[in-house]
Amino acid sequence: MSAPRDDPAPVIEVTDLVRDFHGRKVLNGVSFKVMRGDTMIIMGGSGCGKSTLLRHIIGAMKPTSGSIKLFGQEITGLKEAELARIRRRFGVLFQSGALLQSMTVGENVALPILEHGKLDPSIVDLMVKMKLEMVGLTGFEHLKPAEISGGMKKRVGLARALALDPELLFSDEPTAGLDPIMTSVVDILTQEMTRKLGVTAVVVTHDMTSAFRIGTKMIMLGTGPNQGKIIAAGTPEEMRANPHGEVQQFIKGEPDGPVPLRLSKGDYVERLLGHPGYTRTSYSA
Ligand SMILES: Nc1ncnc2c1ncn2[C@@H]1O[C@H](COP(=O)(O)OP(=O)(O)OP(=O)(O)O)[C@@H](O)[C@H]1O
Repeated sequence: MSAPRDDPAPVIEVTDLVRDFHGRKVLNGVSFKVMRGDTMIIMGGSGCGKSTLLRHIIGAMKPTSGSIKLFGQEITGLKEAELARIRRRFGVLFQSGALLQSMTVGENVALPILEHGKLDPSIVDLMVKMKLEMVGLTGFEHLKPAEISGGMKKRVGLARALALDPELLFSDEPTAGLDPIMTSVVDILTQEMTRKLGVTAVVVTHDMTSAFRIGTKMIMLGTGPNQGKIIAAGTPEEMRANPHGEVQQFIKGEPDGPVPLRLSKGDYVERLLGHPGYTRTSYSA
């Protein structure tokens, strides 16, 4: 049985998470909690480690060290079958919507329902119709992904992520590539999940309009010398008031600031040749 809504235990608890790729710490001591009903925004510049963090939390990657608890259970050492049990409690919306092109919209949404167990086809059909209705796509079940727009694909991805009524929703750049109106539609759908159904959401986004519209809590990962560290955390109001230069530059979308527009020649040469993971590659035709 799931915990009551006012349960003060965090839904997600990440402690001292470190992930090293070839001697480079992409995540370096990340700690934060997400409480039930919150929409946690993960933001930060390109390559700062947002998607890597998300992949660790959903159990798709193993950390170098540190702890990740979902619903109070440590997931870092779990076997695939045990992870699968926890995965049933959350939905994931990937960047591209990640729909299977050979299947219809309806078949894509039905996929997690069919994987979950044996149900009467009429129940599956009803569940698919309900999820498509939730995202405003009633009647589109017979079309293929290639026949619908980018915004519609995202909404189908959302319907699929919500197919099993998850307690927790992870979205990686759910509004990337969408126009402002379609962005609002996806944002409103996410808000409906959290506010009306009490779903907890974790959203990776670059889109500050969207982040401040739906976020109840935020964390920002740093770049350069702050790579892999949380440089700011708090409510949207606290983030707006945060004096950290990188935070302000990011929120305001300024082209230059603590994160330089162009590297100096020295930095450039060092990045090109002096990176600890640098190895010469020989290319041939
Ligand atoms: N499997 C991997 N092996 C080696 N390096 C990786 C791997 N996955 C990610 N990285 C590196 O980790 C860093 C962070 O990547 P990540 O995709 O998490 O960034 P991001 O913040 O999501 O970027 P963006 O906003 O551009 O999508 C990058 O430098 C990337 O090259």
